[in-house]
Amino acid sequence: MAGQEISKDESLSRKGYRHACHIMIYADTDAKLFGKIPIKHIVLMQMRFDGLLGFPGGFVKPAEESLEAGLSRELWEEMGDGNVRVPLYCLKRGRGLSAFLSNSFISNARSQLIAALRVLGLLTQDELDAAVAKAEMMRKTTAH
Ligand SMILES: O=c1[nH]cnc2c1ncn2[C@H]1C[C@H](O)[C@@H](COP(=O)(O)OP(=O)(O)O)O1
Repeated sequence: MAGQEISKDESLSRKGYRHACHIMIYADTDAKLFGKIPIKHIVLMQMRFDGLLGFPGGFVKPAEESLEAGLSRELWEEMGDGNVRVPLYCLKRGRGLSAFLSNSFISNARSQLIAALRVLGLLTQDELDAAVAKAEMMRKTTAH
């Protein structure tokens, strides 16, 4: 069912599905954009072959390998390809995180990113709400 979160065990017990693992790699930083805007955290995503943004990873084979081994194999194949740093700051006219969130993402990668930023405490709920609201406005004004 769309939008429903299930446990790892339940997902593995369901028949007839393929399984994919993706990872969000991030680190804290003291670096500043233009020497003045704190970057705070470096969060990596990827610009995929199909022009959509997503996390590094891919399909795994739980019958043949652990999820970690499958994810590791995918990372060896993919890392370095199309790495994109997620801007967590907000600049004038919505540039930064809002502009980033107004891009197109694969599957539920956009909501995974927003949830991860909240759960890991990299941004506050208020900061996320403001960025998401601005991104929605930007998407509407650029939609055809
Ligand atoms: O970042 C993601 N978050 C959630 N689902 C994703 C993400 N990236 C891809 N996907 C979905 C789309 C596909 O159905 C599968 C596997 O995609 P992909 O990463 O392209 O895997 P392969 O390289 O083809 O193994 O997961």
